[in-house]
Amino acid sequence: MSVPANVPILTSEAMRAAEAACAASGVSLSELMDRAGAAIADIAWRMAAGSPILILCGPGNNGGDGYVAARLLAERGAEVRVAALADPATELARAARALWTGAVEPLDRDLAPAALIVDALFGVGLSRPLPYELIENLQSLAGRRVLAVDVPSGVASDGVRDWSPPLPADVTVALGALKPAHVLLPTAPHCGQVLLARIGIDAGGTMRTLPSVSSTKPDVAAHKFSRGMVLVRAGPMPGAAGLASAAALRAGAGYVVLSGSDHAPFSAIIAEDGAGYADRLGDARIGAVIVGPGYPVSDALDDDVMAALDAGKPLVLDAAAIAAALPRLHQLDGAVPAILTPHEGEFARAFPGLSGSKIDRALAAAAFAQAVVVYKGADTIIAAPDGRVVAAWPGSPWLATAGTGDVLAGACGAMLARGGDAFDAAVAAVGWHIARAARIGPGLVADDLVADDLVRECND
Ligand SMILES: NC(=O)C1=CN([C@@H]2O[C@H](COP(=O)(O)OP(=O)(O)OC[C@H]3O[C@@H](n4cnc5c(N)ncnc54)[C@H](O)[C@@H]3O)[C@@H](O)[C@H]2O)[C@@H](O)CC1
Ligand SMILES: [K+]
Repeated sequence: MSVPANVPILTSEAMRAAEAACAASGVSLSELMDRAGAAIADIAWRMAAGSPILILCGPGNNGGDGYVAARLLAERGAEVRVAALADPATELARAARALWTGAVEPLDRDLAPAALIVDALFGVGLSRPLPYELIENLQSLAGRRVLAVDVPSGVASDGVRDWSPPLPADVTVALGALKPAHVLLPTAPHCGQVLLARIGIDAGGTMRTLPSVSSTKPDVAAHKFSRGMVLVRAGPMPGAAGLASAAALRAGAGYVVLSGSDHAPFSAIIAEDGAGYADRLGDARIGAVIVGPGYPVSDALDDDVMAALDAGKPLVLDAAAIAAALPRLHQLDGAVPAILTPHEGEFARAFPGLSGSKIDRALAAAAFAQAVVVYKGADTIIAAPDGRVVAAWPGSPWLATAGTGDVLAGACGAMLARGGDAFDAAVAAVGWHIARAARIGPGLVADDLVADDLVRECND
């Protein structure tokens, strides 16, 4: 399972707008369909490697792409058959169907499979769940390699519904841009390896996949304070704040103070008792404050969060600190740069009653808080109040273990303390976190993410 790095993601509505803009600029929809069909034919040719191909065509333009691909594959000498669910219902699909000179078989329970199935039944136009009979007929084709056109049929491309496709794809060719369903659970695993065929659409937009991680070297004239100073506030479980402080150092902070704990994981971390917290909040060199790791709901947490908000420092708020800060953050209306890092349960508690896809909900939360929201999970979404979104699918499953969220909070603190944009900082931290987890793999515990042998390996 994979998606390309740093490519656009569009909802069906945005996709139709991009398609219309393309038409207005002189590229016809039929030209777009030809390009889509050519891209699919190319990948199908390589996947089939000489074995027979069966293309399943639906009534809309997704089916139209399938007819174009069938014609091009036949012209190249591939052994290709077409089965249709219904007659073409759009002008474009009718035109594409008319140019296919081979037979069209009915898509019923007697349909013979082929080594490669190309699924061109439904794309972004699917408006309701697939009929039961079709699901049954498709399931009888399972077990072959499947190439999905745009999205696996049955999936709601905007990620708002959790409909599963009867034919999960090994490869999905996204047309023009990725769709939310490619990067959100539960549909993303059904898309297999997602490839992007750009087909000439200007997908611009504000939503993208996670960019590749690039490690930035400190400036030649850097000193410990210029690289960013981070203050981590410990609660009753100081191990979590210790992990966050170690992660802040490993992620590039020049100086880390752990307030309220004497459990500093490294000698380079300055551990102080809690009494100095107010003074530290007044220290002009502090570039980011982290509150929340290992700090459950309590009056003390409320006090520490309010003190940090009043100090006006850029903030990373994790776990219970998110709900504690929310009313005040909302009032501050973006005056204090902040990154919130809720997992599913924390998100539901802090932002009840939101609807739509995980992207929609992350955006609504970011707009309410006027803060960057890192809505964690295997399909982490990073959303900014101005509408920018980065989707971090597929992450790393090895991160599903205690303490890794504390490490992410620490990395966010380090990136934020550099002084740049909070959204860019959150994106860099999520990328850093996933890249390190990928290097460790099986057996990962959160401490490994900040261990020095990993650093040596990363520097090799
Ligand atoms: N957006 C673009 O720029 C391009 C889109 N193209 C293709 O066009 C697709 C979208 O085409 P359409 O908008 O025609 O939509 P689809 O081809 O996804 O399907 C729409 C058709 O399916 C019917 N339908 C919807 N749900 C159904 C259900 N559950 N059971 C039975 N019938 C159902 C609708 O009534 C309609 O006839 C994209 O996914 C892509 O494959 C390409 O041709 C190239 C360019
Ligand atoms: K499809």
